[in-house]
Amino acid sequence: MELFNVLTVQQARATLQQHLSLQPQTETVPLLQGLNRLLAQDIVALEDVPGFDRSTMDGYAVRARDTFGATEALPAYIDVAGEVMMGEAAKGTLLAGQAWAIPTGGMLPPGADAVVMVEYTEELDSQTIGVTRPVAPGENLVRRGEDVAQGKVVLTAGHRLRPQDLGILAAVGVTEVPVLKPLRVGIISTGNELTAPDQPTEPGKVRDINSYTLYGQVLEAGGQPVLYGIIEDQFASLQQAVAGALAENDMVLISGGSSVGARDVSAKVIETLGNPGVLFHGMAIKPGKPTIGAVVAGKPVLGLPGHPVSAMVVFDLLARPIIAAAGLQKAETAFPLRAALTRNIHSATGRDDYLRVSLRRLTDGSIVADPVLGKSGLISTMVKAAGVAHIPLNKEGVEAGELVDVWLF
Ligand SMILES: Nc1nc2c(c(=O)[nH]1)N[C@H]1C(S)=C(S)[C@@H](COP(=O)(O)OP(=O)(O)OC[C@H]3O[C@@H](n4cnc5c(N)ncnc54)[C@H](O)[C@@H]3O)O[C@H]1N2
Ligand code: MOO
Repeated sequence: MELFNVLTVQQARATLQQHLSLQPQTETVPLLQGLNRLLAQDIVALEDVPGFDRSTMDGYAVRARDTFGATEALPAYIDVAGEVMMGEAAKGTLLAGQAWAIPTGGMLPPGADAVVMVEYTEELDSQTIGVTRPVAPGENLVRRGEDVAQGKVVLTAGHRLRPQDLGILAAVGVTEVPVLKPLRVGIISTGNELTAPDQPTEPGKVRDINSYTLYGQVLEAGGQPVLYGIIEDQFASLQQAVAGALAENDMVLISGGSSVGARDVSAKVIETLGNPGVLFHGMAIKPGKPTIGAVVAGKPVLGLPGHPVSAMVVFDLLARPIIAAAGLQKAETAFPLRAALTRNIHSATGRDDYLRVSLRRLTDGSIVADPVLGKSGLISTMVKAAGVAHIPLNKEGVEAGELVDVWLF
C-alpha cells in the first residue's frame, strides 16, 4: 500500500504552520530562572550603564590637554589634587592642571576627560606626577551610557536568554523577566511489544526508548515534556490516551504505529479527535518517511515513526521548530557546521536524507564527517553520532570529500 500525501520537509512545516493556533502564554520569573527562556516582551533600559564616566585603568584622571606634548624626556608636571575611592562619587571637581588618582572602575571626577595609566607617570613627590605620554580626550574610560543608553531596547521579544543576557538585565536593574511559558508536550509510546525500562524483557518485547529520547529532546528544545507511558496498539486505548494528552497539552507526540500496517492505528485515532485532523501521512525524507502530521483544534499532533532514530530525526525537523518558537514564529538561529564527508553516500533524488555522522578534525584543521551506518532501529548509531548530515532533496548522493551541512545534536 502506498502512503498518501507525501510532503517535503518545507511543505510539511508550512502545512502544519497554516493550521496551528498556539496561544503563547507568558509568566514572570526571577532573573536567575530566565536562562534559555524566550522573552515575552521587549526590555527597555530605564537607566544608563554605566551611570557615570568610568575609568578602565589604574592611574590618574586628568584633562587630556594638560598632557599634550608630554614625553619621557619632557614630562608634563601635574598636581595630584585628590583621590577617587572605588564605589564612591568623586569628592570635588578636577580643575585645570590637576590629576586625581583613580582605580580601574572608579568614577571620573567632573572636569576630567581622560585617564593616564599609572605606567606612564612618575611620582615626583606626594603632590606632583610627571606624565610621560599624552592621552587623548576619552582615553582609558567608558562614557556614561556607553554600554547601555537609557531608553534603548536591550533585548527584544522572542529572544532566548543566554548568560550574557542575564548579565545585561542585571546591569539595568531588571530582576524579574517576562517569558513565554514553555509549550507542554505530551509524549505517548505505542506498541504491544514495548515494555518499561525497569521491567525485564521477554522474547518479542523491547524496552521503550522513544519516551526517553523524546523527553530529552522536548526539554532541550525549551518545552515541558509530559510522559503518558506505553499505550497498547489498540484503537480505544490509544484514542483515550491521545484525547487525554491533547486536553492537557499544547502538542502531542505519538511514536510508533505511524506506518501502514494493520495495527498502525495512530492516524485513525487522530482523525477522530477533531479538525482539521491528519494533514499529511508520509514525508519525502529518510529516515522518517511514515510520519503523520496533524493539527487538532490548533494543536500539533505528530505521529512519529517507531524506529528510535527516525523518531528523533523527525522530532528535530517538525517538532523542535514549533516548540522553540513557542508560537512566536521565530527565525531559525542555529547554523549547521560544514564538513567534508569521508565516503560516497547514495541518496535518492526527491528525498531529503539525514545521515548520522561522527566528526573528526584533521591535522590541517579541517573537519570531516564519518557516516555512522546502521538501520534506523538502532539507537546505538545515534549515540555514536555527533549530528546528522543533510543531503538535500535534489541530490543523488554525495561523493567522498564533498562538503555537507551537519546539524549537531
Ligand atoms: N511494509 C512496510 N513496512 C514498513 C515501512 C514501509 O514503508 N513498508 N516503513 C518502515 C519504516 S521506514 C519505519 S520508520 C517503521 C515505522 O513504523 P511505525 O511508526 O508504524 O512504528 P512501529 O511499527 O510501531 O515500530 C517500528 C519499530 O520501532 C520500534 N519501536 C516503536 N516504538 C518504540 C519505542 N518507544 N522504543 C523503542 N522502539 C520502538 C518497534 O518495536 C519496531 O521495531 O515502519 C517500517 N515498516
Ligand atoms: O523512515 Mo524509517 O523511519 O526509514 O526508519
